[in-house]
Amino acid sequence: MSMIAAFYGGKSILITGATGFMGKVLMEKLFRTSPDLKVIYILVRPKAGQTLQQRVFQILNSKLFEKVKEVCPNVHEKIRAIYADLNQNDFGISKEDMQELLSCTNIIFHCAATVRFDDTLRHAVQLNVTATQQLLLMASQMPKLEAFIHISTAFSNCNLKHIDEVIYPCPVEPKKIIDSLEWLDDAIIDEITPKLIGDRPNTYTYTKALGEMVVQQESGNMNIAIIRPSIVGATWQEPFPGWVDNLNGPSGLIIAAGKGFLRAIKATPMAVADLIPVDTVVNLTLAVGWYTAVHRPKSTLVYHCTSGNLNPCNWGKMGFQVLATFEKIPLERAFRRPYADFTTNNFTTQYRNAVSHRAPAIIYDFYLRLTGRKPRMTKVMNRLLRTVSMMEYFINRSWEWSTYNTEMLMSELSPEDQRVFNFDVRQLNWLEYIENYVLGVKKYLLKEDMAGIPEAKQHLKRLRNIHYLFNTALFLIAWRLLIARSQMARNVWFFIVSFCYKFLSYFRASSTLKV
Ligand SMILES: CCCCCCCCCCCCCCCCCCCCCCCCCCCCCC(=O)SCCNC(=O)CCNC(=O)[C@H](O)C(C)(C)COP(=O)(O)OP(=O)(O)OC[C@H]1O[C@@H](n2cnc3c(N)ncnc32)[C@H](O)[C@@H]1OP(=O)(O)O
Ligand SMILES: NC(=O)C1=CN([C@@H]2O[C@H](COP(=O)(O)OP(=O)(O)OC[C@H]3O[C@@H](n4cnc5c(N)ncnc54)[C@H](OP(=O)(O)O)[C@@H]3O)[C@@H](O)[C@H]2O)C=CC1
Repeated sequence: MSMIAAFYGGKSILITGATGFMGKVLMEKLFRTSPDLKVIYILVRPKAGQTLQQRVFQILNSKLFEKVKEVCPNVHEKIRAIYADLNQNDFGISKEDMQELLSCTNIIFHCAATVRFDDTLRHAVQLNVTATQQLLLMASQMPKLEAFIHISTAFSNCNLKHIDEVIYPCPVEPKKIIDSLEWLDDAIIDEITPKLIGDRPNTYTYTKALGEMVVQQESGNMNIAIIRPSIVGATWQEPFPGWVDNLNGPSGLIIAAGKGFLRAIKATPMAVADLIPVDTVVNLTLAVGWYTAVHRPKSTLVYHCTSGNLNPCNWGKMGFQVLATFEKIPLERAFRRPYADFTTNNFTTQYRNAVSHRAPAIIYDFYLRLTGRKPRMTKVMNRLLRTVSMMEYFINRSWEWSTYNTEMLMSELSPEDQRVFNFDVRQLNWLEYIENYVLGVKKYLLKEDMAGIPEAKQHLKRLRNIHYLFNTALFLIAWRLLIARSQMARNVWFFIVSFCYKFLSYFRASSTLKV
């Protein structure tokens, strides 16, 4: 019997960010392994015209939850969506709901965050720092609370090369930042943002680091732990391989590559690609929840959920495997044939962007205009290149994360728990994982039917023929223009033509003789 699964039985669990990528997988695993848990409270806001109930209904009726419905048929009754907007004071939670949360919650998993790289400092601080502070304040008033698990990121200290499982201080105190953002206007905040974030690449990594400091400062006598996952990817094994439902991290770029939009990238092929499957992160999170509540470590422990030091793989190998999978299982209606060119040089990157990305987009838009349609490809391409430029920081460096706490926890688990809550990335086969990831992107994210693969392959053949035709036409036009202007080019051209003619005549004469 799994001790971790038994621990969550009968518990009231509060999850923030439950509608997000990680939150959904966390809920799924909890319901599947501990169907006798009492209730999961989720803090949700209405979104995209959907009420809270509609959002919950959509999640529970998705493919991800198919197994849960078999194990826990009354899952609808065990999930309680509470209106909350983490941008508001007290999260906008009603008095009655707040009372229930304060008096009943046993475990908190704080997953909500803004993960955008381009967020304003004000918004990123509000969600990743102030909301964390408020949640800790709420937690400190919960008499039945056993553990508070905060999800951070392995990149919160990406300005360092070697990162230990400790909370590093930031030069400016989070409280000072929170206070000053209250009275500074947006223009001034934008001006001071680069100075504040310093050698970090964006507001996301900076505010996640501030969030960790807040956790340390406000922990009081609560049992708190911090989990730092690296780049979270599709599921490895559970509930089935390859599940993914958003474009964050590599997923968006995998699509862009498969559709033939992205054919070159400024990436260091030998740099470690520290990807970690979302189910591995969730298994570690649940094990940490159990350990923190039961063993009550004296200080706030940080757990790195990374793959680089135990089972490293590099971007070159991953990119190659992505392309190899697209050979077998292509995406539908690709713009161009998938192709990968890694460059590490700025000039080559600019050149490849112009030739491989912008020029085809402009030509396609011209074709759309000619056929009376609205041009759109240049806009799509510009957005994609902007996204890629924001990822460049992470795909051109390698980091070392120590994993002493994570390994210590693994050794504390019973063999059964090590199996049910497996977070040992040494067992992961990257090539198999990437293939399933690409397949998952096609099936669950793009919702493409596998029956369409022969047609997608046909389409790629047509694209290859168009490519050859286009290149031949381009060559002939360029050559014709050159011939018109240069005697030397004309001489070379006549030499080649007469050579070919003589060769063909000789070939025809000799084959006639044989007959
Ligand atoms: C697994 C193997 C990888 C191999 C890659 C395959 C390529 C193979 C061959 C290609 C050739 C070149 C080889 C390349 C090989 C290396 C490439 C590796 C790529 C891996 C990069 C991973 C780096 C991640 C680093 C993460 C570190 C920190 C981890 C964390 O802690 S947090 C999670 C990470 N957070 C994010 O990823 C958020 C990023 N997103 C944003 O910040 C924003 O969305 C934005 C990108 C700034 C865009 O903002 P906008 O305001 O413009 O608009 P919006 O968000 O509404 O979206 C606009 C349109 O863009 C689409 N879109 C959104 N995100 C992405 C995305 N990540 N990739 C592509 N497209 C994206 C969105 O859908 C919108 O589309 P529209 O509706 O059509 O307009
Ligand atoms: N994905 C990754 O690669 C990595 C993620 N992490 C961390 O893991 C955690 C989860 O990330 P992930 O699941 O990928 O992120 P998602 O963007 O998928 O989910 C974010 C969640 O936060 C919620 N949220 C955002 N703003 C608010 C708000 N104002 N009020 C209420 N809820 C809000 C979202 O709700 P809604 O659905 O309403 O928008 C959503 O449920 C984050 O803390 C992130 O920093 C760490 C490392 C890597």
